[in-house]
Amino acid sequence: MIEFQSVSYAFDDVPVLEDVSLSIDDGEFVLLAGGNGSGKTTLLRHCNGLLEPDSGDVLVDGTPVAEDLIAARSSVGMVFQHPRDQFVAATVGADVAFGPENLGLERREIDRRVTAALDAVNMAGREDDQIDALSGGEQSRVAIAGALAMEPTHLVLDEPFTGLDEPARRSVLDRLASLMADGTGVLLATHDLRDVCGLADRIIAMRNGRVAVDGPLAAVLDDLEGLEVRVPGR
Ligand SMILES: Nc1ncnc2c1ncn2[C@@H]1O[C@H](COP(=O)(O)OP(=O)(O)OP(=O)(O)O)[C@@H](O)[C@H]1O
Repeated sequence: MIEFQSVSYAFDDVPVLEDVSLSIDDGEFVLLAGGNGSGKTTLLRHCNGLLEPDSGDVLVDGTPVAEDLIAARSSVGMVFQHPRDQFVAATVGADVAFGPENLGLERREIDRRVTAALDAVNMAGREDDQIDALSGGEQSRVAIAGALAMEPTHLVLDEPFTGLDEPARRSVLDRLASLMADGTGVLLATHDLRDVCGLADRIIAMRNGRVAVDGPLAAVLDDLEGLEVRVPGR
């Protein structure tokens, strides 16, 4: 479970998260919605300790993230908005292997995880491809594979559809649906709910660094009015 308990955070004294409390169960698919600058990325970066709260606590599986960063990062896989920001190697296989290698796993286990992760994103057998030579959609899928290779309990994705064309969006959506079916929780930030809301159990919407809405889509659709969130039919 990921839990935010009264979390506040400021960049240079400008409040960006204010008194955020929420919890996300294992296996839940939660959309994090909100307009530009509402605090979505900042919130996500607290889930695995890339940022630490000024006040309040973020807990993963009951332990404050700052107390056990390795456990938090094993449990919460992060996919950034621009996949290029997270690649650390030149080839697909080396990049996806990086996380498991840092866990100190044996080579055979690393290879098993890389194969399974690439398979899960429809990139099986592409280990030797140069990342720079891949399309944007393929790079997004490799970034997801990199997170999956850590076998996380939760996958956190920041606007994973940015810059993707329709087939690539579809492909990523299909992958997310099958991950969810396998029991991986997903927390996905977006300001466009139209394609993804059918997958989600719940929507949390942010406004000015605060949680403005939290509930199942059908129950909160009207409350999303005025939050710069694109919803089905609008
Ligand atoms: N490194 C930073 N330094 C200073 N201010 C920042 C920094 N990162 C974000 N901010 C500010 O924090 C606020 C929230 O930004 P954040 O990226 O969390 O919003 P967001 O909801 O993810 O927006 P978007 O949909 O545009 O990605 C914005 O006002 C932004 O300018």
